[in-house]
Amino acid sequence: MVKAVVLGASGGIGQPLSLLLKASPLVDELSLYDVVNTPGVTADLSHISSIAKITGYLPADDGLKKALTGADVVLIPAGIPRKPGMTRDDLFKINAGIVRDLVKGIGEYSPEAFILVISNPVNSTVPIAAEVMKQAGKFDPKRLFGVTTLDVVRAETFVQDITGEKDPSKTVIPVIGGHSGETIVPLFSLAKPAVKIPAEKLAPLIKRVQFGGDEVVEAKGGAGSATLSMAYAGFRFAEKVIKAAKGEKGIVEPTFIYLPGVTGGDAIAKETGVDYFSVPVELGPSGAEKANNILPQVNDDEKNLLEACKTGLKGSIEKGVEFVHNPPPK
Ligand SMILES: NC(=O)C1=CN([C@@H]2O[C@H](COP(=O)(O)OP(=O)(O)OC[C@H]3O[C@@H](n4cnc5c(N)ncnc54)[C@H](O)[C@@H]3O)[C@@H](O)[C@H]2O)C=CC1
Ligand SMILES: O=C([O-])CC(=O)C(=O)O
Repeated sequence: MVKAVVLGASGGIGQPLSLLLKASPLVDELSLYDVVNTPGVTADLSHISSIAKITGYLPADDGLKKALTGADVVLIPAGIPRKPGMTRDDLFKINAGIVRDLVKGIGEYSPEAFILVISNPVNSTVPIAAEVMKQAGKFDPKRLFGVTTLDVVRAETFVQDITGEKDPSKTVIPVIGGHSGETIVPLFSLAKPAVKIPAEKLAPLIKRVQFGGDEVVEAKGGAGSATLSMAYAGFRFAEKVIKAAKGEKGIVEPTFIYLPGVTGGDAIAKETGVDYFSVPVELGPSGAEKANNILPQVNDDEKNLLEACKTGLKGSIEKGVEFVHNPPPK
């Protein structure tokens, strides 16, 4: 039996993500939680003839507790999205508190669930989630994931213009680092199968993956950021976590984790100088079972990208940790 929960289920990501989870044969029970509109979204999805039993809650009457109780996987797309001209860090002011409070609920009502953080800025919201779980005495680093799958999906998609490969998802490209601008480091030199990218096309391709989010924010012109592609990516990652939990072997996916708590992570933390980083992670029944250190395989150009990444990540991680221990006055 798998119970999945979406916190922020009525939003631009939350609705299509809930649709994909409702339609998935991997999910037996689905609970939706949001501060608005969950009754409508739940009623709508409940007419779909799939196996998942669906319930929906608002904050009143212990809604968060009811949604989370018995959860195996909790996805968090709650929080505000960007508008043109904003950085992901501009969302911190509002989203940091939202993520903190929701994760407090997880610590209380479903401490053993896998936690998949989508809310931005991911580079800070994942450290916030970790610190909150630590304070609750329930932190299991193997069960906390920052969802960076959209960067992987974009890398697969954008490289297709060059490879001409019919099915873009067949080219595996590790994307490591964080989830914001220059902290996103796609490693095209490690693509499998190998891809040949003409020198003049490589830099624009890397930039496009790093700033793919901006492309959608600009195109939506004030109506938010990526929602449908994010729902696809969030579902794809959740599916892998669930399949691995059920015992499927050989599942490896990049995700933003707390390195010192995951086998193999210490060496990466030492090399990068940061405790949180996205690397390809071997998933298993207990979650993140092994962090694969692919840093020794990167080429010199990619090493330069990694330097910019580390600098950017450091401050965002510290900001998240600091927020939990010294919250700003209300
Ligand atoms: N990790 C990633 O790759 C990506 C992350 N995002 C991020 O995901 C977040 C959500 O984006 P959208 O769905 O487009 O935003 P949205 O505004 O459409 O939806 C957010 C939902 O969260 C709900 N919400 C707000 N406070 C809440 C609380 N305390 N408890 C429960 N629900 C609450 C809102 O009512 C709303 O329904 C943003 O922070 C965005 O930046 C977006 C795209 C990609
Ligand atoms: O760009 C944004 O604000 C949303 C996001 O994280 C993405 O699309 O990668």
